[in-house]
Amino acid sequence: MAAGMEAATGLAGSPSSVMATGVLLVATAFCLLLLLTQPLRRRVPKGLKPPPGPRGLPVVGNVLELRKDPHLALTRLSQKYGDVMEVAIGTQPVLVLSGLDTLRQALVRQGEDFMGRPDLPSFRHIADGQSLGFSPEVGEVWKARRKLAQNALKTFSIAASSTSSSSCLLEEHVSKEAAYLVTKFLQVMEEEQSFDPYRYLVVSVANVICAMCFGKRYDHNDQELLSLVNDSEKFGEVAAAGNPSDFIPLLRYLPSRSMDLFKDYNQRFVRFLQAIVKEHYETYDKDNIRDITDSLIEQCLDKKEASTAARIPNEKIVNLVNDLFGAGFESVTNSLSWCLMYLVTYPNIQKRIQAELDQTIGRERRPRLSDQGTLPYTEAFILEMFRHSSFLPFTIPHSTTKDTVLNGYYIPKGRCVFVNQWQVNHDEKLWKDPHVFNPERFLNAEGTEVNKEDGEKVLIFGLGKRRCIGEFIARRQVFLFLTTLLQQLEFSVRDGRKVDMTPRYGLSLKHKRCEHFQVKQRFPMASLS
Ligand code: HEM
Repeated sequence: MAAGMEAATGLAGSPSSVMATGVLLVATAFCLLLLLTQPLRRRVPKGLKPPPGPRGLPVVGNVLELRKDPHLALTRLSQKYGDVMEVAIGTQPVLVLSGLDTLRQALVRQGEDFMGRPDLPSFRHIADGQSLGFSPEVGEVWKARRKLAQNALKTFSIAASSTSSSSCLLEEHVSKEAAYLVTKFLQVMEEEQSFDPYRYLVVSVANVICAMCFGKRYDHNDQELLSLVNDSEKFGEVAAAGNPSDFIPLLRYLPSRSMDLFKDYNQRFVRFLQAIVKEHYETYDKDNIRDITDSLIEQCLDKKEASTAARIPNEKIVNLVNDLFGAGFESVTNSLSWCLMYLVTYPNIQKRIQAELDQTIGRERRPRLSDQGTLPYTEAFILEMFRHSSFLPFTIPHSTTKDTVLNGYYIPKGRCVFVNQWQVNHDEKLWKDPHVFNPERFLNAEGTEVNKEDGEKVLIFGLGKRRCIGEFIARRQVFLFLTTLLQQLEFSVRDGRKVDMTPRYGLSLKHKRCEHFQVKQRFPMASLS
């Protein structure tokens, strides 16, 4: 017995056995860690397969491959793994969709399955977590709100203008702001000899959506508005698809300057809008609905008796206005800013647009919305700007609302989905020389018509149930701002310098601001009819 005891203690206590136990413990801990940090793959039903994708590292997944320009990295990976692929960001699996046919299948034909939004931590700071575009809510209440916002936008853009010769309110607001912008550019040109156009574009575009939403316009030096609209990069950096801190919990506990700025930006945005909505409540008159905010207040007061879905609680009005205002100024400004970058880079393209404007509209009257459809080269240029810049490389992330199957791959409910618009717009299967900027690709051989089918292949407003609700007014705004500016001004860069078109990644791809823009008046300014 004593000998047995000795043997037992000897076994447990010898240095080699302590070492073996240690190694075993470390190995077990490592295996456990590996297991815990591997993307959590659900069981795939028989007969189906999980989407393919690159193997990720423990803890971080594929983050290192995606840290710079994720749209390019995911386009490269999709060439290897296909249109339906899965990557891991941290331990979270993310489905990445590419290819126009696959996107049409997922977002249109299987639209209900792919219409969700993931509950990402950064999205909870947007519009107090109540955003139409970013919150994970997708039920009946959300649908009713989306419809309401869509109708309000349409009503306050196509309604007839009572005070001007414009065909509708949208035309009136854009024409007024664009004419002001022409004068402003000429004035700063005279004072400073060159300037950064973004700073002025953003206020003019914001004024259009302000006029529709709040019946109000701001001075180009209004500090409160300037501090909001000029800071939108703080929003785009954090809200971009693939922000690691949305997927790796540990990162949320580390100090982050960009996250602090993002939170502060969102709070300032809500405060700015709260004050405007409060003012509207105080001066509300049901017999004089002045703007979108009034019309939302009307819905909210009138529908007290209506079904829960159609009703919007008072406090949510501010959130709806937040979505319309935020989305309404940022992407349209970006479109126009990219237009100017292409125009100074390709002066011959600028000249050709101006020749078309001179021939079709002339110099006696201002461009109108009804000119859309009569200026094929100009329209081809706008399409090419959307395609080539692809400045919204991904849509806002989606998520699956139920277990589903796409192209034979099993995708469980709640899977975060990235929609790669950049890939579609640069897909060699769809476009000849996709990296070349060439508006003519959209025109027929005679150059007299835009090929509608090719135009529809450009993906910038998303598709299906989450398709942008502002597309109708955005396309019109870009057309009218651009034609009004180019009818009267010629843009160039000081001393023939080149602008830097290298995009910086974010929710929107932004080019570097350029302070060397110059303008020349094309003909003596008379007051245009
Ligand atoms: C050129 C300008 C614009 C572009 C390229 C653009 C593009 C987009 C894209 C890609 C989405 C996300 C689609 C998705 O997640 O699948 C979106 C959503 C949205 N856009 Fe736009 N947009 C533009 C202008 C506007 C304007 C002017 C407004 C309103 C005044 C607006 C309001 C919205 C709203 C509210 C959503 C969220 C929709 C939802 O989640 O259901 N956008 N937009």
